[in-house]
Amino acid sequence: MDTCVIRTKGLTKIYGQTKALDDVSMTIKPGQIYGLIGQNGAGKTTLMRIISGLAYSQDGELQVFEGMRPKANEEARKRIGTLIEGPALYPHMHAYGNLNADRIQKGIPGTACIDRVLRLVDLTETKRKKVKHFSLGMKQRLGIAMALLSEPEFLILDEPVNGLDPMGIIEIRKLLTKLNEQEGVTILISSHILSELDQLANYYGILHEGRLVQEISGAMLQEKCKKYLYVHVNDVTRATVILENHLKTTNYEVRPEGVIHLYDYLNDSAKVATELSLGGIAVKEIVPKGDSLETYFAKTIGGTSYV
Ligand SMILES: Nc1ncnc2c1ncn2[C@@H]1O[C@H](COP(=O)(O)OP(=O)(O)OP(=O)(O)O)[C@@H](O)[C@H]1O
Repeated sequence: MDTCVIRTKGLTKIYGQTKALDDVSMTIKPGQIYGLIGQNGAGKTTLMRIISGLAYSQDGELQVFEGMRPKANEEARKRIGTLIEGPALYPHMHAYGNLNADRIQKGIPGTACIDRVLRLVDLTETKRKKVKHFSLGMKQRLGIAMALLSEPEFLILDEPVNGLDPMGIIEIRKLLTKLNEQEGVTILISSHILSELDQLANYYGILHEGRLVQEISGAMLQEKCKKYLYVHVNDVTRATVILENHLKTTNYEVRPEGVIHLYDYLNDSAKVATELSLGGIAVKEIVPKGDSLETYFAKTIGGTSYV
């Protein structure tokens, strides 16, 4: 079993005057769905192209599975499927024909793989429909099917939900979750909108101007973006008794200096304030707090922070 799928150390890529990647050190572990988040031009595609062997860095190291030397990485890349910068599709051909053309180009023997991937991405019913009549979401699923032809253990997807409507995003989310949970595929997926990868990725890397400014687990991110009522009182001990006995909640945390974070009653702070006041507690402040994913992202790229 490989201990890591991808490990980079100090990856740097310069195009003319532009540092597309600046000293990027990241690790992707088996089983992860790693969400790579960054604004346009942050370096996401460049990083994915380097990992896939479509571009080379000027500096730094890249380890693909257990490979370390460039030759070993080349061999290891046979275990990777990629969808970078949208699928190249023949619009006048069916899904089946497109997959067959891609299979031949990749040198994959036999056509059994085509039905397998059509089933996986749920396009079996439409395999005889011309691609020019496909929705954007169907085209993206076909692109993912192409990346799956070689039965990869690791899938690299560059902005696969870009431009999709909410239903299309949900379909891709379901598909990728299924591939990850049932087929054991590790996934690297990029987006410029953090919330698009919410409920999908279990690990995140935030790229900004070529630098990996933060790596954070999904659980930690959820924790940081958890909404709560910020309750500042004169007597925390008595206030918690009221929360438990009158408001029937233990879903709170006591913080220093008279502050309680209450995770219930988010839309009913008046009720909390009233009950506390009736119990003789002086409520100095009671206000909903907690970042949205997008606010968190904006704060993170505004100032560098490592978790
Ligand atoms: N082939 C290239 N030649 C010159 N500059 C490039 C090239 N590829 C990327 N760049 C520059 O490198 C930087 C990073 O680009 P990259 O495409 O990796 O970002 P990205 O995060 O994928 O952005 P987007 O979301 O817009 O695709 C940008 O400033 C881009 O203009």
